[in-house]
Amino acid sequence: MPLTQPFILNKTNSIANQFLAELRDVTIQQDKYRFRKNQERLGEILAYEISKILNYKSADVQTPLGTANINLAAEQPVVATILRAGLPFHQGFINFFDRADSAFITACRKTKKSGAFTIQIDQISAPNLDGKTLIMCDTMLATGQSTVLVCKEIIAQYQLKALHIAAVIASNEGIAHVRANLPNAKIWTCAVDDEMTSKAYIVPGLGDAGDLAFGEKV
Ligand SMILES: O=P(O)(O)OC[C@H]1O[C@H](OP(=O)(O)OP(=O)(O)O)[C@H](O)[C@@H]1O
Ligand SMILES: O=c1cc[nH]c(=O)[nH]1
Repeated sequence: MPLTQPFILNKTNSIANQFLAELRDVTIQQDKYRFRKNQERLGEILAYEISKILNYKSADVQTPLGTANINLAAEQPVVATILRAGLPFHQGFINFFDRADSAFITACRKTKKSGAFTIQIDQISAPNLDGKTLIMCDTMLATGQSTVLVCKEIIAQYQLKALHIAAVIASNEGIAHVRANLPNAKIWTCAVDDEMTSKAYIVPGLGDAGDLAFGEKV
């Protein structure tokens, strides 16, 4: 598969801009339900966009009055996410890919005194991914280290058919890291931000996605 440009949702104006604005808004994001719901909505929208490039096959559907011919997806992707921040975004994907299996990965940043961090993968709970199209969705693609490490681990275990990486907000650095390390992956995001803090948080970003969705981690 050739290296393609990322799909960036907010390059085109749509109602999705409203969901993204609310996610970023420091006041509105205090409403945890709305914060999760807006991620879910954006997951649904990106799922719809990704669905356009899957393979389809013709099928007949019997209505009460006749037969309708319609193209239906010839395969179901597997939708994966990294716990815990990615859960609401993942929910949006499986709302639309409602026949798809899911995979869940437990991974976290292990920060040293110097501020440098490594990613620790604790568990990958996945169905057999051989021959599957995998959508790895996670709210933030910051350094890209979590996504790349997790995907490399999965690729070492399974022969994927295709790999899609989806994020609500991606940094330029994260996109570059994915493109350098997973050249066959297609990237889908709602927005791209230029900067990061010294602790590798995206600026302007939205803050700590996991804490805002589920409460502060101790
Ligand atoms: O691109 P990276 O630099 O690897 O960072 C991205 C990771 O950060 C977020 O999780 P977070 O650290 O907020 O953890 P949480 O899910 O435990 O809250 C996000 O969901 C990614 O997994
Ligand atoms: O900006 C960021 C980066 C990593 N994790 C977050 O929750 N936010």
